[in-house]
Amino acid sequence: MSNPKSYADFPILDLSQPLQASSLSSLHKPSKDWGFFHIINHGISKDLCSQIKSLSKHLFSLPYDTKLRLGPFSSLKSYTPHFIASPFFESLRVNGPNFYVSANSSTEILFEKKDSKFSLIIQEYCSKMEELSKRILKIVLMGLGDGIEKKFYDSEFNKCQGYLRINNYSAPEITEHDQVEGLGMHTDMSCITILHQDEIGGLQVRSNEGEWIDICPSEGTLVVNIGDMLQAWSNDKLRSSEHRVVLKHHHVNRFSLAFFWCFEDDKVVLAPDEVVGEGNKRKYKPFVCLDYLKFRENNERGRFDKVGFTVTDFAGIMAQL
Ligand SMILES: O=C(O)CCC(=O)C(=O)O
Ligand SMILES: [Fe+2]
Repeated sequence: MSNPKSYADFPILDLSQPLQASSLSSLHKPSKDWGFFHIINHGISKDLCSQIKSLSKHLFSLPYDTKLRLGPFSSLKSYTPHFIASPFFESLRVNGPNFYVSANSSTEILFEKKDSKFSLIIQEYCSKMEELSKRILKIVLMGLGDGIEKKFYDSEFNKCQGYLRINNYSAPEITEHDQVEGLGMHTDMSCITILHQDEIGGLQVRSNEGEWIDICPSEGTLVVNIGDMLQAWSNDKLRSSEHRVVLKHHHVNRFSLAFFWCFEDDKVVLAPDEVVGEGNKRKYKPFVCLDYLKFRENNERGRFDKVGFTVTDFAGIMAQL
């Protein structure tokens, strides 16, 4: 795993196969070095994704003023308009645990009438995502060895909660061989994220050396990445990698679904002693999840002068010395 150049070099976890020690160990190193891997045979049909895509397209094609009824200054705050993350990016957020209710409150405001088709399909996708997140999180924890999953999954991760971000990237006006940033470099704040990207591609992960590596789309494959909360909880045994989206195709829209599986807001994140390991230094001060989410939100809007944006800047012990 020293120098992957494309999707093919990232490991693929086949969820239809029984778990074997070898698959756990082949997953652990990339989770530590890259924080990214792929899953196949995950039970999410192509048809389900295409239905969400076409219903979402309809929603994103509404007039700007209509979408802004859900915007950052509305009570719902579920819509992120263009020019917040990038000129090309807009998104709709659906919150768990009742995804149907959350999606419905957005669509009712947008369409001024009940249309449960969108909400039902979102509910179906997100319930499957919740189950997948739990399963994958357990596998990632098993990869840490020492019975960590058995010791800590139930007590530490049983109140995790999810939300879905439906991302729409508008077609850039660029010339051939040119590219623009659709979504700037960031880390996810989740424990894990499960991502469906459409066939356009453009997702990239940053290597330790600062090189951008393409994560190419492949039909039937979902991308899983480790987020900041799990990086801190695992005392850096798992890595939350910086990633971004670049748009390389003239006149082509891009679409993705990112499902974030996170600790509950009032959770105090503290790596257990067994996870830190004897003789190892603790890398993070304990912190409350919601405080980190607020720190990120404020930074992303550029309100603070701080240069750091990650959990290491927020709670890292070395960073504070
Ligand atoms: O659109 C993508 O492929 C990635 C989206 C992403 O990184 C995010 O929503 O955090
Ligand atoms: Fe992300």
